[in-house]
Amino acid sequence: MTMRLDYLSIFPGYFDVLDISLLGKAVDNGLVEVHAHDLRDWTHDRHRTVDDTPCGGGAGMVMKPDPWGEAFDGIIGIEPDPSVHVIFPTPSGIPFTQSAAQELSTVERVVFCCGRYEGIDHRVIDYARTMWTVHELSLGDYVLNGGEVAALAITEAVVRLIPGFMGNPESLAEESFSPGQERLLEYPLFTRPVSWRGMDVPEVLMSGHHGRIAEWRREESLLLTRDRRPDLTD
Ligand SMILES: Nc1cc(-c2ccc3ccn(Cc4ccccn4)c3c2)[nH]n1
Repeated sequence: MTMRLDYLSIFPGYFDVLDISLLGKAVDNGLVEVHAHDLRDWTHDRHRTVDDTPCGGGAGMVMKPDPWGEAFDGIIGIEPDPSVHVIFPTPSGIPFTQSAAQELSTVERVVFCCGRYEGIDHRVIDYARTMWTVHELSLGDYVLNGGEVAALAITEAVVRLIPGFMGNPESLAEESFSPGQERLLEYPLFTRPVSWRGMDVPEVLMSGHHGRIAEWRREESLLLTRDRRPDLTD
């Protein structure tokens, strides 16, 4: 199946990068279809206005609902369709996780709504919820200037899980946060040369003793996880 990805933003140029590298390959081999749209194409005033002051006062500007609604009508349609997944990156969203990426990788159509300013008029999200399957997602506890970078990160996490996308799917299965893997951080990796600037690859990894190697890797993952992500060891 081909996944169709749409991006609505006042900076559609952010998504030119999707034509490069692995994602570009996914586009070339028909796994994904990418369409970036300029929200200002759905404005009608001379200044192509997309923002206004917040009702109730407060700092900054809020994105007007009208352009979003007209863009939805033009890009997605005016009939409800729960098979369309609409993603609003937002600092107040639910944390985006590998399991969410896994679920989204089976969806046929995803529309990213990339806000700017202080955010989007909430009625846009409320309207979208009456029409499509909506996800308000946060990348983490830090604030970006808009949703575009978050949309790119979510895209990469999702597209790489589409069957047929990655050359060696077995490498996916081994990754941390993959289903079935207990949530441990990745052990340290090494490759040739065996000695580099006075530092040697741990001998066990050169022993050819697969049992000992697996044991060393597990121990390293446990130590690293306990040290850096005690929250994963619950
Ligand atoms: N994990 C995340 C997601 C975001 C994000 C997503 C979309 C928008 C649209 C606008 N802003 C800026 C902004 C600034 C101040 C308060 C609210 N929002 C966004 C930030 N930041 N960090």
